[in-house]
Amino acid sequence: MLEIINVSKKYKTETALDNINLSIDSSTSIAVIGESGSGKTTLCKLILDIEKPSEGKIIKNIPKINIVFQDYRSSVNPLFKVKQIIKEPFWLEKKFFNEIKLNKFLEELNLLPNILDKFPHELSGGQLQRVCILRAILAKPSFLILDEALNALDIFTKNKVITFLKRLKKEENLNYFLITHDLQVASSLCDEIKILKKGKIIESLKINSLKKAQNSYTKELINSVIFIKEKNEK
Ligand SMILES: Nc1ncnc2c1ncn2[C@@H]1O[C@H](COP(=O)(O)OP(=O)(O)OP(=O)(O)O)[C@@H](O)[C@H]1O
Repeated sequence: MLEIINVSKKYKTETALDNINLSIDSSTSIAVIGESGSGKTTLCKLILDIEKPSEGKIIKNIPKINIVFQDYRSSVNPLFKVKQIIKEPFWLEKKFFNEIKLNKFLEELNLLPNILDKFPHELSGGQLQRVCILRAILAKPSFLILDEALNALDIFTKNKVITFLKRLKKEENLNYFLITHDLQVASSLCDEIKILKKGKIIESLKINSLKKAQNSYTKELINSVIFIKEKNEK
């Protein structure tokens, strides 16, 4: 479904991605984890054709791909109310808008219907982030890129959103390409994780074998999540 073959990306003198190879089939969700500046957003931009690789190629066979950007404030029109933001893609494509589905999704995302009449500046960061997720999902993508798309959410809301996304994965075969610093979110939604460091994939792991990590950076990440989980379970 998605093949990234020997892909490198240079911005002038800086190498953001260095010989990346990735293959994702239509039934797999993957997470790319890495510290700030490791090249995660660049990888999303290449997948979406916003940027071109300096070397290598990307083969995509995905009917519909959508993205929720980490910079959610600048991805909405500030002059539109939330209901206009959500419905605009349907007007543009002259498609039927399913109000029943909208109300169900609002509830699952822990959003009150009265937000539909608000402007983006009247919403909290976490509310607007969920509006962006809602808008992306209503478009019925088969593959959704979430670039740090849960980072403005508190733990309770984050868990609700994860439950919602898991339901869509199971019931509507929606697969995710998750960009995150948060291994806990990655392990809840994805089948595999790739650890990116300084533009290179330094380790790939199946989600049920995280403890087999070899790389010291990966081990540190995993141990910190296991520690948080154990603390929460007490
Ligand atoms: N348009 C650009 N022009 C020049 N350099 C860029 C550009 N975009 C990204 N870079 C550089 O490429 C490297 C990777 O950036 P990228 O945004 O992909 O990292 P990231 O892993 O998404 O970081 P973060 O987690 O902080 O969002 C960084 O060193 C960054 O400075």
